[in-house]
This record gives sequence, C-alpha cells and structure tokens, in this order.
Amino acid sequence: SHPTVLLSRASLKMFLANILRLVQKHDPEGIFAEPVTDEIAPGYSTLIKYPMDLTTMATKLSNHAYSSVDEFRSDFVLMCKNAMTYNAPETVYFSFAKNMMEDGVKVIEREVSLRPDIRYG
Ligand SMILES: CC(=O)c1cc(-c2ccccn2)c2ncccn12
Repeated sequence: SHPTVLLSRASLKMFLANILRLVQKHDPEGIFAEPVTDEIAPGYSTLIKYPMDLTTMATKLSNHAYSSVDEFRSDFVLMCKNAMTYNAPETVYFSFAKNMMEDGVKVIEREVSLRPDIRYG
C-alpha cells in the first residue's frame, strides 16, 4: 500500500514491540509468558473463552494483527483480566495480574504520550 501507510505500519510494529519488551519486565516470573494450559490450571480452557499471553501477542504483532495501539492494549488487558477471572482474589496470580494490568497500562500510556504521531485509534 501507500508508502506513508507502510511507514506507519512499520513504526507501529516497532513501537508495540518496544512496549511488549517493557511490560515483560513487569513479569519476571514469566507467568504471562506462555498460554495457560489446563494441566497447570484445571478447567482453564472451559472458563476462559479468549485466552491471551505475551508470546501470542508477540506472534500477532509479527503477523501484523495489530493495526492500532488500542487493539494491542485490548489484548494486554484481556490477558490480565483472564487471570483475574480464573484465579481467586487471594491468590498470587490474581495480585500479579492486577499489578501487571496497572503497570502495563501506565507503560502504554507513557509511551503513547511520548509518540503523539503513532496512530492511537
Ligand atoms: C496467568 C495464569 O493464570 C497462570 C499462569 C500460571 C503459570 C505460569 C507459568 C508457570 C506456572 N504457572 C498459572 N498456574 C496456575 C494458575 C494460573 N496460572
């Protein structure tokens, strides 16, 4: 497509790849790194209709599945909310997810504020 569209698509991809790198720092235990299996979380695939994890997000990013920061943020929030749905409030996974969501959204908003040229919507 048109060069400026190609440029903005390439820069969005770089922008989101950097955000992915930054949010991964907030998950040192890597609990959000891979898809959650029914083996480690009994009944997970029955309860959670739309699973999401950071590796899946990286794959979607390399497959040009995100055309805006909003779409990327939606998957990130979905990943955190899934963990706050499946895991009871008193579990470490629930509190990790709550903190990850708060930290991650702040990272995204800060990076967007530094790059007003990035298509936000
Ligand atoms: C994200 C999530 O809900 C999750 C990640 C894990 C997880 C992730 C990596 C290694 C071990 N466990 C998990 N285990 C039990 C119940 C829930 N989880």
